[in-house]
Amino acid sequence: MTISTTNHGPAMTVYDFPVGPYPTRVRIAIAEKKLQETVRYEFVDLYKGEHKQPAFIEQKNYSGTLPVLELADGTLIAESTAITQYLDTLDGSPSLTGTTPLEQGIIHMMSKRAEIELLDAISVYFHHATPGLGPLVELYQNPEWGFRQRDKALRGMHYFDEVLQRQPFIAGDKFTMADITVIGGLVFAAIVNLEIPPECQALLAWYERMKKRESVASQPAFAASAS
Ligand SMILES: N[C@@H](CCC(=O)N[C@@H](CS(=O)(=O)O)C(=O)NCC(=O)O)C(=O)O
Repeated sequence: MTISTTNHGPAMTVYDFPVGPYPTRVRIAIAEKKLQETVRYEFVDLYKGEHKQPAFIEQKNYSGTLPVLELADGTLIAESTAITQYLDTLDGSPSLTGTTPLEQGIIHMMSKRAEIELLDAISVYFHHATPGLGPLVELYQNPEWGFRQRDKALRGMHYFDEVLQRQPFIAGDKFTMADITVIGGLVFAAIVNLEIPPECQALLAWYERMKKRESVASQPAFAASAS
């Protein structure tokens, strides 16, 4: 990985791990907003711990996570929700984060709930109760905490199944950032072989619909699972 100090070509750089759940969230948002031409991806090898090297922590993201968006002027935006929100405001359509105060509130709530109850929970399970990114990166593990978070994620899947029994998308009647966050959670579920419970028929049907979207199907995380 080279930490670029100036940007050449596309205006923005995304520090990326192509099949990663959180990077996939931003990749889907970029595709939905048709911003692919304005972005270049810089690979950061998580399994080598490149994201935990002092250079990356100091120069790119204090939290040592991916993705990170770097603008042409060197401004850095980390956190998938913040990156999505920034990209969404670059131009109005399609809106991923809402065009009215009510939409914005509901979408943010449901996206954050998807992080808390599903995506972040599976991430904790991955890092604490599986080999995760390996001993180079996983310097502290608490398997009991990991297994508790796995069980929380399964409850989260049932919750989102109930939501989708009464509405077509996670935050209501259209595709938004909240759907993308749940997709990220289910990408992580596949990575850790955590099966969506068969009784979650609405969630399973919704996911099949999501996987048909070009912005989703075109992502490496799905090409990989398709193989
Ligand atoms: N809150 C952050 C979390 C980002 C995150 O955990 N990203 C993963 C990348 S991936 O697992 O989705 O590919 C990471 O950097 N993990 C590295 C680590 O936790 O050591 C966000 O929303 O962007």
